[in-house]
Amino acid sequence: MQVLLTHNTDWLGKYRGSGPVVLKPKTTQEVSSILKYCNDNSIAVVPQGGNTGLVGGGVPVRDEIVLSTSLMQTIESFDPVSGILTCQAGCILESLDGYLADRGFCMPLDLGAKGSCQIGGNIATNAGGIRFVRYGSLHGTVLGLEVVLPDGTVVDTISPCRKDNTGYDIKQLFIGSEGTLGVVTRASLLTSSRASAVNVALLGCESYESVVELLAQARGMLGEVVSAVEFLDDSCMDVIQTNLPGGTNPLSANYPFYFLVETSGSNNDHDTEKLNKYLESVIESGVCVDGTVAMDTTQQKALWAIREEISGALLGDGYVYKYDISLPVSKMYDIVEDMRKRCEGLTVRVCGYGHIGDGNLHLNITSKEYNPELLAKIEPYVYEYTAGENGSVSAEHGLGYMKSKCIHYSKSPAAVTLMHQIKSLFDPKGILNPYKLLPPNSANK
Ligand SMILES: O=C(O)CC[C@@H](O)C(=O)O
Ligand SMILES: [Zn+2]
Repeated sequence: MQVLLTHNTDWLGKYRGSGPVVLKPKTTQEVSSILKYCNDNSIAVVPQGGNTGLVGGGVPVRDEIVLSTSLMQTIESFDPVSGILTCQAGCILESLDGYLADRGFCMPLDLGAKGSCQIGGNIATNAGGIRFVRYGSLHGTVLGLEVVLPDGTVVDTISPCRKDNTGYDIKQLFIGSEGTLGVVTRASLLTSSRASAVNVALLGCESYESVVELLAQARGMLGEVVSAVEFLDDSCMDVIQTNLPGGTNPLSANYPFYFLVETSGSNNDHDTEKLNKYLESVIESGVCVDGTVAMDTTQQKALWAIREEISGALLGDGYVYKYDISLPVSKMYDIVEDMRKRCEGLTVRVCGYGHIGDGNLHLNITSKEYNPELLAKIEPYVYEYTAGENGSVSAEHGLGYMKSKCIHYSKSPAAVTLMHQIKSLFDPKGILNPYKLLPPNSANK
């Protein structure tokens, strides 16, 4: 029973279905047989990877069966000349990166949940993460996919080649489709040479304007060696210090904002010189008021942990309302300040952090327990605000169940209609991951 409960409940403990069965196929053929049977018998199916999603996309809403890819963990091939890796969907992201590290390469994707998320789930949600700023989205680094359609048909676009301009690029439709069009069973990805020189610095600053300036100067002065740029506010540092056992601020004092910059390259002297010049410049101009540079990989991991563990540490406050939005970088923090005023007296904290290099804000609001009055203050306001800035209501986490009715804030009616048509074409009986990504299809009926 515990196994069923685990597969029916999302990582946040916010969404819980009552799927009566969890199936764990090992091969594409088994996935195909399962889907064909379910399609023939109109049984709804939720594809599930590592179940680390944040929008309730990977767990049943009602009694859908769970199709877990967790036993599909074979790394099939790696070409050290082209850097192309081919593997099954259930491979854990961190294991793939470890496999590549032994061969001098790295995954083009890295995120806090790397220890349990699976590459098939990453692809299905088009996960972003901290290396997006360097390697771009999975739409560029996934070279081929093998996908099983709801009727059991296997569509194989796996290729050992980087370039392929033959016809419609079908695989793109499955990247970010959140398991609503087909089940990803295998993938080939373009990996990158692993950097031999990595530097990580955490800087403190007095204002959000300074954070934006630190980003602009990092782009200008560090250029091609920048591999990650992240930010967090004082409330995030506080949650690390308060809720995380042993969580400390490595700087000499607390500041309103923190900026984390990582460089990765192949020549340590070159990168260090660039980083030092950058640090001198931002300290001299007063944009940065304090900072620390990690001296070894242990210290680098400790600096990264501050950023990566915010999400988990926030759970210690009680209930978390999560928003993952794209906004113009210079105005990105306004909504955090706005929400603080709007929700005054109802929250434990309102904090902002995220992938500043990608214009992606994680606005997280916490309260001791779930409070509908607070939720009504946040939604739909936060979505309307984002739409008003032409932003995206889901920058990297997907729409899942949480935002399945919110797509119109970021996509036009014509685009949504087309999406419904694509869904009907691939999944005419609607058995795959129902209630997710798209709102009910009334417009086309
Ligand atoms: O929990 C969140 O809101 C963000 C999680 C993740 O995307 C991150 O960047 O840490
Ligand atoms: Zn993120």
